[in-house]
Amino acid sequence: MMDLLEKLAKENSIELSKDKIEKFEIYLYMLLKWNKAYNLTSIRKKEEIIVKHFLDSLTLVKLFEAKGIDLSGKKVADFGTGAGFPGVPLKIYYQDKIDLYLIESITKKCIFLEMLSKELKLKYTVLCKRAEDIQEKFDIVVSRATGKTFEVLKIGKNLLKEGGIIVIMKGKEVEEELRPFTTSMSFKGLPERKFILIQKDGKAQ
Ligand SMILES: C[S@@+](CC[C@H](N)C(=O)[O-])C[C@H]1O[C@@H](n2cnc3c(N)ncnc32)[C@H](O)[C@@H]1O
Repeated sequence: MMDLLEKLAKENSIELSKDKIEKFEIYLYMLLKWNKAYNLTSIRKKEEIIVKHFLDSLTLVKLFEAKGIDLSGKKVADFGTGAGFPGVPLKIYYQDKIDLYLIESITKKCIFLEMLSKELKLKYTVLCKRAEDIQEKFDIVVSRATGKTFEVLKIGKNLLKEGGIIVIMKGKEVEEELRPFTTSMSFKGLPERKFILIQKDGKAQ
């Protein structure tokens, strides 16, 4: 089964050593073992976990490369990590290079993340509280499937150090989310211009 991850990673030019593949195998086993009891993820099939959780989380590695973002020694937080996505795959990939914090408010998920850390022999900090209640600041905040972009942005920005970066992983739905805030206008001699209008309280204008 881990051949699939190795193959897909390679096709996307993401190098995964034998040790990293072994850690992903342990992660898969842990998810399958504890999913029912801890209600971790609605994705239950092995293949889907590999593609939609592992590979999708690793896409951040390519983003950081493309944007020239060096994670060495950085404090990285995953806000609303759930069963550890995308934070734990990043830790498996970067290992000691990053100082990872997993932010999750549901206790059961936090217990799973602590157990997982021991099984993977990887050190990260689980902050089992709401992100809004965290005072600590980070260089990089990542988040996937945690809520509406503006909400995540509002909460996530407060977690950043001066000069920090927040990365929100989104699919096509981002256009849908922006639609109520968008006004399109046509101008002679220009392509269609879209304006995004947002009131201070986050409402559309
Ligand atoms: C839909 S799950 C996504 C989990 C994971 N990021 C993923 O992509 O599989 C969203 C998770 O974010 C957590 N969450 C949402 N808002 C949060 C907040 N303000 N602070 C901490 N955790 C939050 C929820 O408890 C839930 O586990």
